Amino acid sequence: MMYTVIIPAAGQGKRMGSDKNKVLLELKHRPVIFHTVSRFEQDTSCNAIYLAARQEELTELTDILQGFTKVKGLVIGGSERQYSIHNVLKTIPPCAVVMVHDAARPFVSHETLTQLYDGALARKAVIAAVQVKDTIKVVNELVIDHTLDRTTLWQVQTPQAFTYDLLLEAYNQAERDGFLGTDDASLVERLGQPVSVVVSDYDNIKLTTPEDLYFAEAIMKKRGIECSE
Ligand SMILES: Nc1ccn([C@@H]2O[C@H](COP(=O)(O)OP(=O)(O)OP(=O)(O)O)[C@@H](O)[C@H]2O)c(=O)n1
Ligand SMILES: C[C@](O)(CO)[C@H](O)COP(=O)(O)O
Repeated sequence: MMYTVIIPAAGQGKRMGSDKNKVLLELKHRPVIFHTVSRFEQDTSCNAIYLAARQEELTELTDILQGFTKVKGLVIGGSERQYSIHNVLKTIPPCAVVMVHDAARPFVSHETLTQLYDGALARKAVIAAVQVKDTIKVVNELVIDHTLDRTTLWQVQTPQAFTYDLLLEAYNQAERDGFLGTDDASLVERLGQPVSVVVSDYDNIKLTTPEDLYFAEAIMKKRGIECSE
């Protein structure tokens, strides 16, 4: 048994403030999406990679990904992350486990992928997350309302891994209810299905705002990642 991964890449990267989709920006001479897809191409438990893409970037993405043997299809995304993923989910062949992973997270570790895959087979729904490091407060109009108990707070990442049937049911139900979530687990939670956490690492950042590119360069340097020009 192996898993399929859906990689949503159809965003605009507005918070990055760049003139192009952030997943097309280069890190060490390769686009971010190239680094992200490489993580799954190299994972022996992954057998198929599907992406959500913007119509106007289809040709560029196809060119970037031509050397990857596991990339099986690019599907046109929607106006929200959730719609992009649903578009792909509706088209892929049924399989045991589906992971969803943001194109904008190029540093997921092999260890996290293995734990997520094993976890999804055993418990149906597992996601990568790290414990919150900061003190988090609820603030109304710049006045603190209260302080949350940090020991129960986790910062959620992707990949998020589920059995295929469960994820499809969760996405279809969200569509019927007009529910829009900011991650995949939130759709599964609505079904009453327990979702477990795999302890990931702080390198698995999402490139969201410009300073994240500095962190990305530092992570690549630490890992000794070099690509030829
Ligand atoms: N309509 C959308 C919106 C987002 N994504 C993808 O979902 C992932 C996580 O989303 P986010 O970081 O919010 O990306 P953007 O939507 O591109 O960023 P922003 O919100 O700043 O515009 C990204 O890989 C992005 O390409 C997508 O496939 N389709
Ligand atoms: C799914 C996610 O990566 C979890 O952190 C995230 O929610 C995706 O997009 P967002 O718009 O930055 O919340």
